[in-house]
Amino acid sequence: MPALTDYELIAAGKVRELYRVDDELLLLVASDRISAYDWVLPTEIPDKGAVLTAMSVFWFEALGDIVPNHLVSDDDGRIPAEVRGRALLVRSLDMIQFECVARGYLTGSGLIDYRNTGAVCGVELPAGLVEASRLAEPIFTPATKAPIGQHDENITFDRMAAQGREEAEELRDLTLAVYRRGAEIAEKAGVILADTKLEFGRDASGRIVLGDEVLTPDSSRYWPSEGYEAGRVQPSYDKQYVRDWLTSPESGWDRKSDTPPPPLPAEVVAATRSKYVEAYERVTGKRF
Ligand SMILES: N#Cc1c(N)ncnc1-c1cnn(CCN2CCOCC2)c1
Repeated sequence: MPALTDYELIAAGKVRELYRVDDELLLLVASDRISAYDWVLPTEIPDKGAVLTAMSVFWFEALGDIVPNHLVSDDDGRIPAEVRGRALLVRSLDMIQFECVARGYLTGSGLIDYRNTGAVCGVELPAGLVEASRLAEPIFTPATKAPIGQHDENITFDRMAAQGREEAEELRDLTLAVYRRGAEIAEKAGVILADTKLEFGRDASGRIVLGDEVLTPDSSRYWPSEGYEAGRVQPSYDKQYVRDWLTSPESGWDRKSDTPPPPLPAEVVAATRSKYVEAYERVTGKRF
């Protein structure tokens, strides 16, 4: 059984790492780290990496008729014991350097763009929309990837198409199809999938393949359907306990300061772990 140190680290995000296994295979590792307010918190959430990995595995399978994916195995001798359960053996792709985002609701950077221009990524929207408004139709809102710690830059479809219209159209169609399927399955589970960010690459035969993680609470906004109401910031399905505690007087933290957030209390950690497990069990219908 190999150790993680046998593999070369080739990319690292706030909460995940990517290692090279051989010429064709990579190892995508999800940590138990959690980020909030653009900070990686000093306290881990036990099993977060495993739950989000299991969610990606579920969605790759549930989306198999829509788009091929890079997953090779979640249970293979080349996955080191120390990350077993929170790591995926994946095929190495030639990644397409765009963040492919689909939005069914208006929030985050989309809402900011809308308030400034009446559009998101050049997609004109009707007047009068507010925080968390449901859009009549989901929209494709691509972005260019930003370095860690910076926000991706929303771009128009035409700007993306300047690098190849056919490819941009295929990425748009795939992204919207994945979002619609995800939103449909999540809705049956009493969960709103507000938006999601996908990454695609090309395999050795030139086929467009879904990479990265898919439809996880880290790459998507999940809201409880119960209590949904446009006009206010919706509670995050998985991170609301963390956000509420960090912004409460109890934490002693000032979000506007440049100081790192404090460690989380055990009860916030436990409640947050439960929300990740609950999201997985409701959406997949499987026990974690
Ligand atoms: N997935 C995938 C993948 C692949 N299958 N083949 C080649 N490259 C990549 C790749 C390289 N970087 N990223 C961005 C997402 N990373 C995730 C880990 O953490 C760092 C960010 C994806």
